[in-house]
Amino acid sequence: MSDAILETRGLAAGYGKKRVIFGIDLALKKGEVLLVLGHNGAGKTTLMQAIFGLLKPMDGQVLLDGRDITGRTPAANVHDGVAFVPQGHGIFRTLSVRDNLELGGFVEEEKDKLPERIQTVYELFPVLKERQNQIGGTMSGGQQQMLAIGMALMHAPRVLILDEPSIGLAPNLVERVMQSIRQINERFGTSILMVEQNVQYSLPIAHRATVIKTGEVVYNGDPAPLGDHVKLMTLF
Ligand SMILES: Nc1ncnc2c1ncn2[C@@H]1O[C@H](COP(=O)(O)OP(=O)(O)OP(=O)(O)O)[C@@H](O)[C@H]1O
Repeated sequence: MSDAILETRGLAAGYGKKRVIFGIDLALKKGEVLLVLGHNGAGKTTLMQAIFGLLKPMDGQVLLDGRDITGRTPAANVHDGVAFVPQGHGIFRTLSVRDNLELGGFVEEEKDKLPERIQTVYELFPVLKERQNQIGGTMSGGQQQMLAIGMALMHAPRVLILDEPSIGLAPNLVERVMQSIRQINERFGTSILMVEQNVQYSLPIAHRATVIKTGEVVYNGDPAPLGDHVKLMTLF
């Protein structure tokens, strides 16, 4: 019996007739941060989209709590406690920070929980509180990334899927965002599946790492050895 909260078995996906991921087995354990690394074009985003229901898998299965959810809609996944923060923020650029957060909580059935959730997001990201009336699209890339993560937290997910949260951020902000992700994991016990390219800052917060090369898993296990540049390059 698997102790995974989210799992893929032999998952294959791609575009048109072309497969870009082949038979991926991946298991996110309850309460862990699982890091997915790989070179540009390895298929990481494709994998996340196939898991979340944004792309129909060509083969294999996706399981949540051991139940088959393959090909289910993103809306059904959100209702079941899975959140996805896509690459490139995914905020409503013309709305204020607070309005974005309220929209993030749109799916929450118990609306009376939302003010408390907003406060929790503000505690994690004080800059969002300071700028709660600012228009999202006028904030820096790092602040927009924090807002995108904050929006996902508004429905208190059990599983958080993050696609390259560090992309385009200055190193000091990458570190700040990674610390927040670690805090979310430790404080709420959220299981986190995170795609990253920034090995330096993402490895320290990972409990486990999976490396994907041209659509296949080439490493799965302890993240520590991947801190060795030479070892990592042999896998990339
Ligand atoms: N919508 C699409 N239509 C056709 N091919 C696509 C599409 N999206 C991605 N691909 C191709 O699928 C392959 C994997 O892309 P994917 O975005 O999953 O890689 P990635 O590992 O996330 O890369 P990166 O780190 O650069 O974001 C690439 O060859 C890419 O060109």
